[in-house]
Amino acid sequence: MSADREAEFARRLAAAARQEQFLTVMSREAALVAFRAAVPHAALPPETVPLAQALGRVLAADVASPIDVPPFDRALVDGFAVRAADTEGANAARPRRLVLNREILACGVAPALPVAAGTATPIATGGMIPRGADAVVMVEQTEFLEDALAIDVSGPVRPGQFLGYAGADMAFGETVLRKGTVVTAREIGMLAACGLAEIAVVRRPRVAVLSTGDELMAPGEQLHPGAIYDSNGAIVAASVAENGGESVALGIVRDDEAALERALRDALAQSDLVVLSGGTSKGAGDVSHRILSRLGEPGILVHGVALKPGKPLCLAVAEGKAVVVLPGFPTSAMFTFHEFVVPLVRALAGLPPREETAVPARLPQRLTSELGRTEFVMASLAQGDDGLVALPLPKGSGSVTAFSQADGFFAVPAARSGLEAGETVSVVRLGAGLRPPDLTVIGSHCIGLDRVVGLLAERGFRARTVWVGSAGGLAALRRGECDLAAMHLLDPETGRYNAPFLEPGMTLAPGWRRLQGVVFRAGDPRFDGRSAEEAVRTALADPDSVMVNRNAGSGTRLLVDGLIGAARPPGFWNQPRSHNAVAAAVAQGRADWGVAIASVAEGYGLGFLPLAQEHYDFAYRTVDRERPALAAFLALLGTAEADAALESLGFEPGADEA
Ligand SMILES: Nc1nc2c(c(=O)[nH]1)N[C@H]1C(S)=C(S)[C@@H](COP(=O)(O)OP(=O)(O)OC[C@H]3O[C@@H](n4cnc5c(N)ncnc54)[C@H](O)[C@@H]3O)O[C@H]1N2
Ligand code: MOO
Repeated sequence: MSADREAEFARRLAAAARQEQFLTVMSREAALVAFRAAVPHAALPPETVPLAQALGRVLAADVASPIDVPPFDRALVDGFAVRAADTEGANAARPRRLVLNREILACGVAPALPVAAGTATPIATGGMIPRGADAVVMVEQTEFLEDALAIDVSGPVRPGQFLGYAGADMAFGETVLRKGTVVTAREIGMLAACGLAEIAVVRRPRVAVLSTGDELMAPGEQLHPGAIYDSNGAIVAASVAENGGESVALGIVRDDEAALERALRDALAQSDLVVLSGGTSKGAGDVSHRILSRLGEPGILVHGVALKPGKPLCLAVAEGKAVVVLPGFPTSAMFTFHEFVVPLVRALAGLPPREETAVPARLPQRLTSELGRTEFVMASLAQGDDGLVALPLPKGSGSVTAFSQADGFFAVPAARSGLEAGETVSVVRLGAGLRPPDLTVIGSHCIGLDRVVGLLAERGFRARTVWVGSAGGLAALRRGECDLAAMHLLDPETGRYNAPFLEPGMTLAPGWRRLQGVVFRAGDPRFDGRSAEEAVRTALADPDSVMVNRNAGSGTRLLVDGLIGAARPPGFWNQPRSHNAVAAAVAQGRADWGVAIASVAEGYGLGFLPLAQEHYDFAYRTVDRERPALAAFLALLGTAEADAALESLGFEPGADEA
C-alpha cells in the first residue's frame, strides 16, 4: 500500500469508528414528532391546469357547479311537448287531438313558440322544453294526422312525465367535488359537464431522488465485480409518483464528500424535498452527516431511530425543506420511506393519509427480535385451518424482495425480545386488493416449479410460492398453511428422497429429478475430463484448491460429505444455502469447486461432473386432493406440456423407475 492509500485507509477506519457517536437513537414516535414539528406537513399552493392534464391530480379546493346541469328542462324521449291537462281522460277509443305548433325542437334548438292549450310541439330526446309545456308524450303513444297537422294522444300524460329538469344532475352552486379528491376519469366527466376547461389542483411536490454508493450502477449497465444495481432510486421515485409527487431522478452519486455536497445543494435548489439513500451508517455516513449540518438551519433533527429495519435513518431540514437520508439496505430504505416520507409527500400533495388496513393473523413459529428496537417483520399471509397465518419472510433488510413481495408487516414491540408461536399479530397490508391465491406452495425453490406454476396460471389458477426451504415447507404443510410443500430431503439411512419425511395424512406427488454434480470453472485441468469422485480427490490433494460447501441438513451437503469424507479442505466452512450461491462462488473465483444442480451450472457457464439425481417432489394433505387448484396442479404434473417444459430446463420429470 502506498503511503497515501494507507493514510486514506486509516482515515476511513477512524471515520467509521466515530460513526456510532453520531447515532443518537430516538424512538420512532419521537422521531415522527420532531420531523412533523420542523417540516410543514401541508398541501403546497395550487396551480391551474387544463382539464386534459388534470387526471391523477388532487383538487386544491371544493368545486361548485357554475351552471345548472342540464342547463334547461329537456325531453327524455322522442315525442311531443304538451300540457298534461290537455290529455286528461284520453284513451284508445277516445283520443285527444292536439294541433301541432310549426316548429320542431331538435337538440340544440331554442324554442320560439309556446305550447298553448290544445297544441303540441314535436321534440327530440334532449330537446329544450318550450314555454307552456309541462310534459312529453312518447311518439309511440300518438297517431300523426298528416292532413290536419295534428296528433291524436291515446292515453293521459302525467305532469312532468319524460321531462328532465334544469339542475337535476348538478345544481348551480352545488358543491360537486371536494378538495383533496384525486381526479379520475369520472371527475373529469363532471368537470367537463360543468363547463370547466381548467381546474385548480395542488402543485405536485417535486422530490429529488439520489442514491449514493461506489458499488451502485444504473439498471441497463453491465455489472462489474462487487457492483450491484441501484434499486432504491427506482423504487423511491416510483413510490413518490404513487403518492402524488413528481420525482426528480438525480441518479447515483459517488461516496465523495465534495460530489455529494454539490449533488445535495443542486437537489435542494430544484425540489421541495430531497431523498437520498445509502451511506448513513458507515464511514461515508459521517460525510453525509457533515454535509447535512452545513446545508442550512436547523440541520439534522434525527439520526438513528430505534427501529428495525431502518435504524440509521437520518432526517434533516434545510431552507425549510426536508432532506431525508434512507438506509442503503433496500427493505430498510423502503420501510423508512413508507413510515416517514410517504406521509410528508402525501400531505404536500394534498392527499389524505394513506389508508391502512390491518388484519389479525396467527404467528406459526417463535420469532426472536432485538430488545430495545421496534422490529417490523415483513410477512406473507396464508390461509390456515383457523384463519390467517403470518409467515415471516426469511430474507433480511438487505433484500429487495422482503419489502416488495410482502403482503404486509407486523410489529414486535421494543420491550419484547420476541413473539411466541401461536400469538396473534396485526398485519398492516402493503398494496391493496390482493386476491388470496388459489394455491399456496411453500418450501424449496426450483426454476422448474416456476414453469409449472406458469402453466397452472394459464389454466386459471393463481399460485403463491414462498421459499423457506424443504423442512420449512413440510412444517407449514403440517400446520395447514399451504396446499403443497415443495421438497428435496434425502434420508441418509434409507438413501430415499422425501417419502420417509411424510407424516400420516400426507401424500407425495412425484415431481422431477434434478441432476447434481461437481461444478468447476470450465477448463480447470484439476476437474476437466475426470469423474466427479476422481476430480474431487485431485482437488483435495491440491492445497491451493478451495471448495464451497452447503448448509448442514441439505440433501446436497450429504453428497458433499460423501465426496470428502473426514477431510476439511479450505472453504469447508463456507456453507451457503442455495445452488446459485455455490455456482456464483465458483464462477467468481472465490472457490474452485462445489456441488450444485446441472441447470444452475449451465446458467453460470460452469463445467459439470454428474454425481446423483436429486428428487424434487410435492407433499400435500390427502384430504385436500380434490380441491380444485390442487387437483389442477396434480393433473398438470406428467402432462406432455409440463414434461416438455421441465426437460427443456434439464430436469427429468416423473417418479424414479426404481
Ligand atoms: N457496524 C455496523 N454496520 C452496520 C450497522 C451498524 O449499526 N453497525 N447498521 C446496519 C443497518 S441496521 C443498516 S440498515 C445498514 C445501512 O447502511 P447504510 O445506510 O450506511 O447503507 P450502505 O452502507 O450504503 O448500504 C448498505 C447496503 O445497501 C446496499 N445499497 C445501498 N444503496 C443501494 C441502492 N440504491 N440500491 C440497492 N442497494 C443499495 C449496499 O450495497 C449495501 O449492501 O448498515 C448496516 N451495517
Ligand atoms: O436498521 Mo437496519 O435497517 O436493521 O437493517
